[in-house]
Amino acid sequence: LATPGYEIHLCDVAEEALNKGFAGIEKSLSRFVKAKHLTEKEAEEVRSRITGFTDMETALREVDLVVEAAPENMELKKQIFHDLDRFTRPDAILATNTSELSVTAIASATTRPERVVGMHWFNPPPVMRLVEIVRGTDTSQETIEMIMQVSEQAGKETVVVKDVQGFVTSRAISAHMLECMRILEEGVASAEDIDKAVRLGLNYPMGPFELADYVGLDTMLFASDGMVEAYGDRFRAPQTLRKLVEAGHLGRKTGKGFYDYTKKPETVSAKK
Ligand SMILES: CCCCCCC[C@H](O)CC(=O)SCCNC(=O)CCNC(=O)[C@H](O)C(C)(C)COP(=O)([O-])OP(=O)([O-])OC[C@H]1O[C@@H](n2cnc3c(N)ncnc32)[C@H](O)[C@@H]1OP(=O)([O-])[O-]
Ligand SMILES: NC(=O)c1ccc[n+]([C@@H]2O[C@H](COP(=O)([O-])OP(=O)(O)OC[C@H]3O[C@@H](n4cnc5c(N)ncnc54)[C@H](O)[C@@H]3O)[C@@H](O)[C@H]2O)c1
Repeated sequence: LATPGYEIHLCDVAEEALNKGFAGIEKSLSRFVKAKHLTEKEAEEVRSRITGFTDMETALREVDLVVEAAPENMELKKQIFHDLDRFTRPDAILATNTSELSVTAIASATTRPERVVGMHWFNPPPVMRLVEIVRGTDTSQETIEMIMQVSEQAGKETVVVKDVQGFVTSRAISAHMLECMRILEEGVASAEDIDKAVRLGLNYPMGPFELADYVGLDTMLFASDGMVEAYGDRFRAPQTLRKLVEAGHLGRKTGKGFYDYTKKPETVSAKK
């Protein structure tokens, strides 16, 4: 959102987490410069529009739009939205990047449910073309249109969907990824070969295990647990996923998940 010209307040709980966020932004900007999508001067202007904060109250003063992207946990999101409601101007729009939780339930923690909306981005957000906009029970049409406009300014296409658990995209991708984990557990093929089969045979840009490590296994597990509540066993997380999370192997962000990223890059994925 800094690229099309918005002034961004990036807020996280601690300096270390904030620095990780800035490092991610830096990596993306340098890829855009290398690919000549941005000049070095434009990248510098983007950087200058992003200010980091660890104090939420200060960060939120005078903002028009908040996009919350904290871990996928309803109690945490409700607590954050309660604070967003207290610290922002009454006319500010409060969006959540939740992958599958009820936007309506998150909105219930505020006094302005008509200004609460799902703004679901995809990883990597600077590249992926969609923003899935989720209309909660009380979300106003004005709020939906504001999010459509902002998304389009960021070069994204949009779809507006109903507030059901998992919306469109998380239901669809979970069904695929969880089934591939069951295929692995049945010993039908290795993770490398399932990834290769899905990439080359089905033409997905990433295989399910590469993608799971990229998304983050904790986020996947939170999402699948949430969807079990709504849809039952078809979204139940296979033990393989649960054990990796219990062991703290969360994918790329911790260096290990279905693959080991501490090894030489060519042994990390089946990508050829
Ligand atoms: C069980 C419950 C599960 C629920 C899960 C929840 C999920 C969640 O809510 C939603 C999701 O995100 S779902 C997940 C949704 N996500 C997916 O499904 C992702 C699937 N994967 C993909 O679409 C592709 O593999 C990528 C686009 C990641 C890389 O593309 P590739 O062709 O394999 O490799 P390439 O050639 O290296 O890169 C191509 C171009 O992209 C550029 N670039 C890359 N990263 C960048 C960054 N961070 N910044 C800037 N730029 C970046 C790169 O520079 C290059 O630009 P150029 O101008 O052409 O030189
Ligand atoms: N990972 C993905 O590919 C992806 C894609 C789309 C949507 N999402 C959604 O985005 C959200 C974040 O997912 P993630 O995978 O990036 O999680 P993550 O755990 O990797 O990152 C969460 C961030 O939130 C910060 N945080 C924790 N508590 C906070 C608080 N109280 N206030 C502010 N920040 C806080 C953490 O320090 C961390 O930087 C989830 O709702 C997830 O479902 C994730």
